Amino acid sequence: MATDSWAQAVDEQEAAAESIGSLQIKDKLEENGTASTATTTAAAASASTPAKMEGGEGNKTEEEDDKDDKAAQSLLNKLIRSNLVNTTNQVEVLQRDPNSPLYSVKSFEELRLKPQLLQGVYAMGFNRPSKIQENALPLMLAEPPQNLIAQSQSGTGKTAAFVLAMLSHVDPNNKFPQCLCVSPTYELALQTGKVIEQMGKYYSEVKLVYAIRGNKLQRGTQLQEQVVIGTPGTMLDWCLKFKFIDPKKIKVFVLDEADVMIATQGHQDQSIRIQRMLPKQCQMLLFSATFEETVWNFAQRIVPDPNIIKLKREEETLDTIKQYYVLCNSKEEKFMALCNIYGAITIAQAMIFCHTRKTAGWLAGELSREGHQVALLSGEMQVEQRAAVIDRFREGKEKVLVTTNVCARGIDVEQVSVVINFDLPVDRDGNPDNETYLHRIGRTGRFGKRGLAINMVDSKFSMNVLNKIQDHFNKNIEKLDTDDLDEIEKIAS
Ligand SMILES: Nc1ncnc2c1ncn2[C@@H]1O[C@H](COP(=O)(O)OP(=O)(O)OP(=O)(O)O)[C@@H](O)[C@H]1O
Repeated sequence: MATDSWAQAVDEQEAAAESIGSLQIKDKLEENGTASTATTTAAAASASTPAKMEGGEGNKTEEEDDKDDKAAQSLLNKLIRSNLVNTTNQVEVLQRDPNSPLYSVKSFEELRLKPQLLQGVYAMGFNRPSKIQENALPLMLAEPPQNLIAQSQSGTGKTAAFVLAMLSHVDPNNKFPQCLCVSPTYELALQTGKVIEQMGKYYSEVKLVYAIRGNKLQRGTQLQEQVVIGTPGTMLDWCLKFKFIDPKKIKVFVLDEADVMIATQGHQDQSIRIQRMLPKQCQMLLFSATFEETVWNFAQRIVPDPNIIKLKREEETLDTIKQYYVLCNSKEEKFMALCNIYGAITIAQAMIFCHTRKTAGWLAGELSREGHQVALLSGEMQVEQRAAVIDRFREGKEKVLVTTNVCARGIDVEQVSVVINFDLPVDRDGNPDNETYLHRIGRTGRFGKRGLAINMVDSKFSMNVLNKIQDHFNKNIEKLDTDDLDEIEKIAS
């Protein structure tokens, strides 16, 4: 067992997943008839995903849920996403050597990939590199290897890019680990492992092993797999304590989801300790969806002399969104107002945000009693259940999605026509949460269409929050009288 405090967090998290992990590994062993590793060949069927990361349940408080949030959201986004995120923003490349020519590719052929890998790429349905891949892939595949720090929002093709780089650098004739990939959680490691398996489907000489808590190896094992994916605790143990991996032979080190990684106390120390064991010439690659200062500081410690690629997030704007507020005195009145709005205008799909799970649950119940097809996204749900709810909503099976902020912050749900803040977004100190407001409202009115946002105000306090939001965005939010049907009809025109 690892001894540091950070490792405890991973231990706890992985211990929860252990029973499922062992089962899964056992299945795999029975399937493959192999010795004691959860190895998969690139051609093997991919591992099933355990449903163990929870937004919170039992005696967990909502604030505690928030801590698991980043990893859960990242996983959720991966589960619900089947395509690249559309972005028109430009890529910014800062080269270590500004005099060397800047390469970018518009096709996978230009990269001169091994035929087995090209076949894997096309089998995954990729026709051409994504924006970030255009620039990152030539850099990552260059000789001599170059270090890279890359930032772009979730869903822009980072995982596929570094998986391709790892598989390209592996020498299948060498039966020992050559690429290490560190992910913040057990579940995220499994997701990335799946991508490695898919992309390496036609490259069966390359083998993958999961360095995750549930995978117990015999002492003295020398790994033969070329690619190792895992969480930092187990990865460090396998390198340092058990010596299953010889870190001196590693050619590529990938640190995925750096922003999620540093959210867990101590994860970064562990990653740095792994990195220190690697040879100087090892290629260091670090990926992150965001680049706040803490991530940046961490990235610079892990990746010496980096090239840097950034893809800015699409700016969210309130310009095409009509915003209103409704004055009420209680949650029951807010519900009545909501019914009036539904009675007056046709709403294709709406997302309704509540402050607590309790309110969300109550509102979902009331709305379905009124005959609405309602989906509820709640903190008690496991991530896989949440993904299923979002999938159904996106398919239009339900027309209303009621949710709390904890569940929906950062989630890429496709366009909805109306967003309703049943409760206004505030942070833990009760101050207006402008960023969340923008993100919620940004769900509507995308791609140039006009969207509608309605805020429910039920106290002096929430009126004050609304005023501050108006001031912040310098945008007037008009009052709407929901007892006047004509007036409501007008807002939809
Ligand atoms: N070149 C491509 N063409 C088409 N689809 C792609 C391409 N690259 C990746 N994808 C698909 O787009 C989705 C997002 O890609 P990927 O998971 O690599 O993004 P990401 O930036 O790593 O996201 P996250 O930060 O959430 O992990 C996946 O479903 C992936 O299969």
